[in-house]
Amino acid sequence: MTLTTKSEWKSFGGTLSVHEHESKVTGTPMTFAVYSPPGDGPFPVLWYLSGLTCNWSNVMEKSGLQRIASELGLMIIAPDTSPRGDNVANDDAYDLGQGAGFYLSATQEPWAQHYKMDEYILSELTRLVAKNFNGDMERQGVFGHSMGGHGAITFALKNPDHFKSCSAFSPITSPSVVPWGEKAFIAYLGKDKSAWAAYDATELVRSGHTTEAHILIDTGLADDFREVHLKPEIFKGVCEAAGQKLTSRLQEGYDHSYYFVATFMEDHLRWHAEALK
Ligand SMILES: N[C@@H](CCC(=O)N[C@@H](CS)C(=O)NCC(=O)O)C(=O)O
Repeated sequence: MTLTTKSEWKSFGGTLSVHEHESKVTGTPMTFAVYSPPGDGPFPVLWYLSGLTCNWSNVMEKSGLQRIASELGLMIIAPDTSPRGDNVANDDAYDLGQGAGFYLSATQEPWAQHYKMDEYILSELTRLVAKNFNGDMERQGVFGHSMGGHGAITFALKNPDHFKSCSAFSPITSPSVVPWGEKAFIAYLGKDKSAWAAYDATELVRSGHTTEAHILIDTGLADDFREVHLKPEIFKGVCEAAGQKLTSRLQEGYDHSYYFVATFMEDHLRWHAEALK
C-alpha cells in the first residue's frame, strides 16, 4: 500500500499531514489527514468521522483540535466521508452520494461497487495507519459530527474491543426513523428495513450491542437539525434501558456548525484522553 503525502504543516509542535492512497476496498483513491502530536509516541489513536458534505479538512481547519491534541499527546485521524471521483456514483443532493457515505457498506446499485466506508476505515485504513504512523493501536477511540457522530457510535457499539472511547457532536442517533437516514438507507441498503438495523445506533443498543466505553454526546439546542434528524432523546432512552453508559448533554444556544464543535472539542479530547490513558 503506497502512501503519497500531499501536504504537511507543523502545528502546535506536532505535524498535520494529508495523504492519498489507492484503496482496494473502495476501488478509488482515498485521502485522509493525520495530526501527530509532538514526541516519540506511541500515541493513542483517535478517529474523527465527519458529517455530510465534509472531507478531512473541515475538522482540521475549523475545530482547533491541534492545540489540545498536542497537549494531551493524541494522534487524530480524519478520513473522508465517501469514495469520490468521476467514475463513482453520485447524487445532486448534499445528503446522498459523494460526501455522504454514512459509514456503511452499500448493497444496492449504483452504490455497492465503491461505497464501503466502514470496511475501508476499520480494515484497510486502520492497517495503513498502524504501518505508517506511530500510533498505539491497543488504545483507539472514535468520535465524529452529525452523520460521523452516528458513524462513531455504531463503530464503537459494533467493535467494543477495538474502540475504548467514544463521543459525538450532534449525532444522528436513530437513522431508520429520520429523513436523512431513511433516504440514505433506502438508497444504499434497499427498502427492506431488516438490513438497516446493523447500521442504526438505536437499534444496535436495542438488540444488545453495548460497549464498556462511556459515550459522550453534545447536541446544540439551537441546532435546526435536532428535532427532525438528530433526536438525541431516542438514543438516551434506549441506553438507559440497556444500561449503556451515556452522558448526553444539550447545549443552550448552540447550532450544528463548527463554531459549536470547536467550543466543545476540548471537552471531547479530554474525555478520550482520560479513557485511553
Ligand atoms: N447546510 C449544509 C448541510 C450540511 C451540513 O450542515 N453539514 C455539516 C455536517 S452534517 C458540516 O459540518 N458542514 C461543513 C462545515 O460546516 O464545515 C449544506 O448544505 O452544506
